[in-house]
Formats: sequence, structure tokens, C-alpha cells
Amino acid sequence: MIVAQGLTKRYGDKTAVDGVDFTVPSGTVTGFLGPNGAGKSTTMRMILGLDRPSAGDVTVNGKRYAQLAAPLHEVGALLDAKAMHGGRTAYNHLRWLAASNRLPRRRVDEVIAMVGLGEVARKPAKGFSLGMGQRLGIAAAMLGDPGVLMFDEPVNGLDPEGILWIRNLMKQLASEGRTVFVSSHLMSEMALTAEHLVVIGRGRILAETDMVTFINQNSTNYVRVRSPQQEALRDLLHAEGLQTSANGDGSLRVEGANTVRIGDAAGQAGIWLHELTLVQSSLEEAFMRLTADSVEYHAGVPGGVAGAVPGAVPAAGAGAVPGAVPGAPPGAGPGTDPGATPGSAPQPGGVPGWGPPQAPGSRQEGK
Ligand SMILES: Nc1ncnc2c1ncn2[C@@H]1O[C@H](COP(=O)(O)OP(=O)(O)OP(=O)(O)O)[C@@H](O)[C@H]1O
Repeated sequence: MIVAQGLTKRYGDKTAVDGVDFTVPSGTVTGFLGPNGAGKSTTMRMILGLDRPSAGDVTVNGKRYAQLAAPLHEVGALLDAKAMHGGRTAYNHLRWLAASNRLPRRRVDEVIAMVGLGEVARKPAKGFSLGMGQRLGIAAAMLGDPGVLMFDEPVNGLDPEGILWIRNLMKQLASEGRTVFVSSHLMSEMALTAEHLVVIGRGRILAETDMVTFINQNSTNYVRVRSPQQEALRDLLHAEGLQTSANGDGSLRVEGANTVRIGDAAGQAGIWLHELTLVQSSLEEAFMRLTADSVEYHAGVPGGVAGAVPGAVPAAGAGAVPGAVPGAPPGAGPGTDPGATPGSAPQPGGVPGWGPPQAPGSRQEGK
């Protein structure tokens, strides 16, 4: 377990980490999220005793890093995959680390096999790709078989296969009861990996929560509905006590109701619908909204964070789902709305309120 209390780091008049309190529990993957410059790396360096706090404290298993009798057996870390002597082979890089911590040579072979570097272990590390370097860094972190593991942006620059490998490895390490603390600025990636979250912005903790709660509190849903009888539909929805706003593309945005309720109401009133879609904001958007005031460097992208819903995704049944996060916890992706069952997909003539033009009354047939 890692515990930070009032942890602060100042560089001159710059406060990189500003009195943060958080706990990283064991047996789970904890995502450490924040935009560039938020203070993630500085915090991790302080945990590892590489930077001295200006104030406050951080402990690993109840002790400061410097007080740990055998640090490599307690904490393993990957901070910078390139931080190794390029002329050394992967094997020799691990051997000197093992020797300096009185670990047997056998352990070097074990971690090399664990990260899948067996074929290149005798080659100089300077020829390694980014992914191979990350694997070597993880092998080094695992050498002492520690109960606490920390990874700083481990998936940066990796291909999909490498990302999947790291994601599964972290989950496996946590399932073995270890403390796994991983930093990232990619919310969507963390949604697939972490169960617990610590969000930091401009050196301050913005959220410390479990992933499911974060998703439920920060993602918003609405229904996009389009009708050739837009005014009648708007009046009907208002009469139903629902709030609507114009989307600007001729459709209405309806808050507080699912597609079934809106489709049923429209069908019963004889109003045609040309579109009925559940739209969910992506996790990336929820994270950007939370950290919008904490971003150090803005690119000035038109229609940025606070504007419309750039990451919004239509829910299941509405076609493709760009930005969706398969396998994510409830609320992370499409399909959490009961109205988003296949029956709410555009199906000619299938559902009241949908279908090809016909006499309004005829849609009730067969009911
Ligand atoms: N040695 C240093 N001297 C001065 N300022 C520093 C130093 N290290 C970090 N900073 C500043 O502290 C702030 C936090 O930096 P840090 O690297 O911890 O952020 P980060 O969240 O890891 O960002 P990134 O995702 O870009 O790596 C930044 O404003 C950074 O410029």
C-alpha cells in the first residue's frame, strides 16, 4: 500500500505537487491520471525517494522508501524505459541489477522469460524498439518479486499487441494481491485497466474514487431524436415533462429519458421519427471536462473541451461506436440504457415511432 499525506514538491516558485493526500490499495490496479504537467512523475519520483518532498510524506508499506531494508524486494518501478546503458545487453543490464541486490542469476532468466525477451536477451539494448525497452524495464521492476509496482506511462508509443500485454500483466499482478500504481494521461486506456483512480491536475487531487463511480458521476447520456414533425414532437416531450434543446443539425437533444420512453410517446401520439439514438459521452470527454482547468498547455483547438460533445458516441443499435471502450465497466461504453436494446435500432416498421411513412393510425396495428 502507498499512502501520501500532504505531499508537496516545489521547484523554486513552481509548485509541482501541492499537498496531496491519497492511498493506493493492494490487490487492485490504481490509475494515476492527469494531463501533461499535472505532477504525476514528480509524485512517483517522491514515492521512490528520487525527489525529496518540500513538505508532507509518502510511505510504501508504512515506511519511506529510504527506510526500506531491501527496496527492490518491496517496490519495482518503470519510470523511463530508456534509462539504461545502451551498450549493455538486456541480460547484463538485469544481471548487474540482480547482483547489486543479491538476487540469484536464475531470477534474471525468469523475468526475461516472463516479459518475452528470450530471443533478444543477448543483444545490446540500444537496438531495442520502444516496446522491447518497456518489456526490459518491466523485467527490471519484477526482479525482486515486489509487492508494490509502479509504472509511469507504460503504454506510451506501444503497438496494440504491446498495450494488451501490459494491460493484462497489470491485472494479473493485482490479482496476485500486489499494489499496482500506473500513471497515464489516457482515460480510455485506464478504463480498461484500473479499478481505482487518483486524478491529479496542477499538482492537486481532483478525484480519488473507484472507476465505476467515476464513470457514473462523469459520463452523461442524452437521446438525439429527429422528426419531420419536430415542433409537435417538442411540444409532446415538454408535455411529458422532458427538457429538450436544439442540436443545431435539425435534431433535438432530450435529457432524462431513454429511447423506449420517447419512442413510445411519439408512437402513441402518431409522430414520425427519423432518428432515435442514445448518445453517451466518452470517458475521455469526462476526464477532459474534469481536468479542463488543470491543463498547462492548450493548443487552442476550436470547439475544445467545454464545447459540444466531441467524444460522444451513439449507443448500441445506432451503428458504429467510435471511441467506445469494449470491455470497460458499466457506463464506459455503449449499451447501458435499457432503451438501447436492439429493438431501438432503426428498424423499418418495427417499433412505434419508427418506420417508413404510412398513415399514423396504421402503426398501432398488431398491438
Ligand atoms: N526538475 C524540475 N524543475 C522544475 N520544474 C519541474 C521539474 N520537474 C517537473 N517540473 C514541473 O512540475 C510540473 C509537474 O511535472 P511532472 O513531470 O511531474 O508532470 P506529469 O504529470 O508527469 O506530466 P507528463 O504527463 O507531461 O509527464 C510541471 O509543470 C513541470 O514543468
